Amino acid sequence: MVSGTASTQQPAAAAAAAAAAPTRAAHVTIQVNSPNVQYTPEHILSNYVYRDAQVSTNADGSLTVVPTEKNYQFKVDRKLPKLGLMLVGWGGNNGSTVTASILANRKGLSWRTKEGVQHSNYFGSVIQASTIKLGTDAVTGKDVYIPFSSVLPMVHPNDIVVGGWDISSANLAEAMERAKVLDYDLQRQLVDAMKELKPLPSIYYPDYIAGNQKDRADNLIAADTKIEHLEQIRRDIRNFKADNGLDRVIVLWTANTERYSDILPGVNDTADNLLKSIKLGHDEIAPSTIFAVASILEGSPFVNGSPQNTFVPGAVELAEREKVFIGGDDFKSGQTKLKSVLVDFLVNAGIKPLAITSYNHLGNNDGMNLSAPQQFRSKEISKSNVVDDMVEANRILYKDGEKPDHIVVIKYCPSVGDSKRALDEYVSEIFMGGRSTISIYNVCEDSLLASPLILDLTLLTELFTRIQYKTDDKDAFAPFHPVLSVLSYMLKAPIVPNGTPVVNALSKQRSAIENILRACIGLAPQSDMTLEHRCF
Ligand SMILES: NC(=O)c1ccc[n+]([C@@H]2O[C@H](COP(=O)([O-])OP(=O)(O)OC[C@H]3O[C@@H](n4cnc5c(N)ncnc54)[C@H](O)[C@@H]3O)[C@@H](O)[C@H]2O)c1
Ligand SMILES: O=P([O-])([O-])O[C@@H]1[C@@H](O)[C@H](O)[C@@H](O)[C@H](O)[C@@H]1O
Repeated sequence: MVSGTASTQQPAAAAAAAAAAPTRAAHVTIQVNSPNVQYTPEHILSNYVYRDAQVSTNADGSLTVVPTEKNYQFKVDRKLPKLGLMLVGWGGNNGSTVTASILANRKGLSWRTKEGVQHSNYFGSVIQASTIKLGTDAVTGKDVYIPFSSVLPMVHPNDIVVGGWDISSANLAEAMERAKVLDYDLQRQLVDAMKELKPLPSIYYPDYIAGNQKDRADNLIAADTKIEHLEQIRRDIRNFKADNGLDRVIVLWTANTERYSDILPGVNDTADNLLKSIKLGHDEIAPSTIFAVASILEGSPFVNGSPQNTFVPGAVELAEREKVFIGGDDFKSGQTKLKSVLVDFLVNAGIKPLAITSYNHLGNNDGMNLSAPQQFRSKEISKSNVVDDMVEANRILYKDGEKPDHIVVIKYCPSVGDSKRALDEYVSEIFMGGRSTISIYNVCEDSLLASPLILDLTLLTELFTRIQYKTDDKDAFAPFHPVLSVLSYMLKAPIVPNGTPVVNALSKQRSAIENILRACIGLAPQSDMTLEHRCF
């Protein structure tokens, strides 16, 4: 164990026991037999033709379309790193639940509930519990599906070493109990391992989160200035990496939702101004931005699972300058995830949503923090913008600037705990002036929705640190843009490289991940044309 922030790395004896009963999704080894794909001991190399179409508008309003082709080479490093994940807000409902799930899966734990015996799994993780179509069977012609995690070499969540920070001193067993998410018979089996895990002291700027969080803040870095906070967090990251023998550390914010930061010229509008403002201790620098800057300066990717604007322009510029991945914002876990499917279906079916009313109540600490106006406002923004791309793509249904009414309500109701109750109503205009009303009632432990997303965000970010591309106009291979928009499937308000489009439609977001991974092994995008079943 590592003192201070004990990680989930196990003592030898427990490791031996765990190895006896590992639980891992079935892994399939695939080898693409193509002149466009080369396997070396170190890399997978592929040549890929990226096909698109360029559209020009003519004077008479007609459109001319020219198919385009661009040659890409992809290079994937096959060597898996020893991966560490440092969670900010480690003692929260999400942090304690995702940590417990890794320990439970690693040990192959089962537990009893009134429904019978439950077994550890990673359901809800696209990478660990979903499949992709690889092709059709050479003999039977049937579709062949493989685990998403088998397309490219990927770290297994069981192998992630978890640590992190919290303003609360509760150890992870106390945090797990406080969260009231996991069944008692499972918690009982994890207490001994979890109680050894203690969050590192963190930073607490009362102005940024709800006043009702004050009593939690008993585990703070013993320093007063923001520059000292930054340097301590940087040391924490270095120490965690060294003490656990890690090759890579990813930092992920799953702490409370903060209020938005004002974007102030000369303060946080450029990387140099942001670094200077931290040195000067400027008030308008959020804890999440301090963590983001510390991660970037340590070369550790930083992912924001909450809705606040952690990535002020100066933080984005710093990530671009340091070529370190950043991703965010706000896990897309339940009500909003469903919205990004339902609106996509309705609009693409030529049905016009007129009003979307999203109400939910929940009783966990997140809900209590969100009961404060400024913190709710951060969440309202991230939950409200999720339909914009789908609406703007259909000018038959919506005139320029026209949008459906969209109401977001969140209420705090302590007695329901982590079990969020979401009620949604979609009123749409249909054929010949008709109306359709879809009402949905959705109940689920919010943390059981978010925890697998934390794993997917971590595993995909790590994978993309091992992927480089080269085009004909480049002399050398290069990494993807530091603003890692490919993470958007897991996020309500995806950050994207400046000037590029935001895509919220869930089907498009998943296709983007799947087809980029397919391109890395020289396979064409999944088109679903299935001409082999139509033209014969
Ligand atoms: N389904 C979901 O659970 C879901 C979905 C989307 C977004 N989120 C967001 O994820 C975040 C975490 O959700 P949760 O349910 O785990 O909340 P939580 O309140 O249970 O956990 C947050 C933790 O962060 C800690 N914390 C607060 N400020 C901190 C700081 N500056 N440094 C370190 N720790 C700090 C708190 O002590 C707490 O333990 C919230 O912002 C929430 O809005 C959650
Ligand atoms: O389910 P979803 O809309 O994706 O997201 C959730 C909200 O519905 C909930 O109100 C909030 O407390 C959670 O933090 C999360 O943001």
